[in-house]
Amino acid sequence: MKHDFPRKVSIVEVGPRDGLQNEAVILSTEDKIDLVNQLANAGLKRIETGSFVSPRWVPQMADSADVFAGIVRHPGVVYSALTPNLQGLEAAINAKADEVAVFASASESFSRKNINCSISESLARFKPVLAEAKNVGIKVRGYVSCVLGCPYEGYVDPVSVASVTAELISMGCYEVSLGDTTGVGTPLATGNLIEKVTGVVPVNMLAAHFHDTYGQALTNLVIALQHGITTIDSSVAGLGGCPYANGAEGNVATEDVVYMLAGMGIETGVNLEAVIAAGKTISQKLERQPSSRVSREWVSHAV
Ligand SMILES: CC(C)(COP(=O)([O-])OP(=O)([O-])OC[C@H]1O[C@@H](n2cnc3c(N)ncnc32)[C@H](O)[C@@H]1OP(=O)([O-])[O-])[C@@H](O)C(=O)NCCC(=O)NCCSC(=O)C[C@@](C)(O)CC(=O)[O-]
Repeated sequence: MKHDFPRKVSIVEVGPRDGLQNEAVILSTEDKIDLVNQLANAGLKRIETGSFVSPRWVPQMADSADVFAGIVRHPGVVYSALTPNLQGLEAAINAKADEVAVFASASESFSRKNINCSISESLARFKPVLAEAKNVGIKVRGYVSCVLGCPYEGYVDPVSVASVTAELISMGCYEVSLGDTTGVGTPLATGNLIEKVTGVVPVNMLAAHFHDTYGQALTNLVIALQHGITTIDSSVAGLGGCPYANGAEGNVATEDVVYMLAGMGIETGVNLEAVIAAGKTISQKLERQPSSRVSREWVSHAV
């Protein structure tokens, strides 16, 4: 394990996709566009803008093409989308997504609940997606869900996570994001997981995607940073959850990650006050408080 921290971290903002996909109230397309624009204005350089999945499975993402069509594209910002199959990739290409992501699981039960097929079927389904994406020059990210536990199976063997991760990289994903889908991970388990995965995949091809259900996400991120991971997924206002994982609360909040990293002297290029403002706007539309503690305290200091 490395003990020194990186000087820079790249944040992948997943709020407009992972953050919103589980919301029962369907937000207007304009509100989603406004959110993406505010996040880009806050300095976020990688924004997961939508998802080209079945609208029957995830109704909130049904207007992703319109969201892509309506955003103001900032130079240097990568606007990405989830694509579970070729149909999704085609839609993402039409929407001019800069990057796409395929998503697998380390747990068989979650794979079936989430994308209606086994892990090996999902990997076989991703092969033509990767081939076509390469053909048209679009980079593909991979996700592995349930890396520290599964809502249906409980314990997940880190060896399975390492194996699915290695498979995604060998198929052509340039990066794999390790998803603690239900936020059950704790620091030692996180360290052990990353050690297993980095036994088969270079650490600079990994990202940490931690949900904060049990309040462990920031601590686990410090462990990930110590192990050399420099790409962190987070969601503005701590929005989030997976419709096919009961108990998957919000992702770690972007505001909290930016605050923590700034305090550690690690550069992100993100303006904390601007991201807090974006979080407050979207939370107001969803009629709730941001789950970000930094955002809540920032408000009380300002009053
Ligand atoms: C994968 C499928 C499509 C399989 O679903 P299926 O029912 O097995 O698929 P199918 O091929 O039999 O098609 C059924 C219908 O879906 C349509 N369809 C098929 N593909 C598409 C598409 N791309 N876009 C739009 N429509 C599509 C297709 O056209 C057809 O329509 P019909 O003829 O019945 O009207 C479905 O299970 C699905 O969409 N699942 C998505 C689930 C999802 O989005 N989950 C959340 C994201 S994963 C996550 O959040 C975890 C992550 C990434 O954040 C990391 C972490 O935290 O762990």
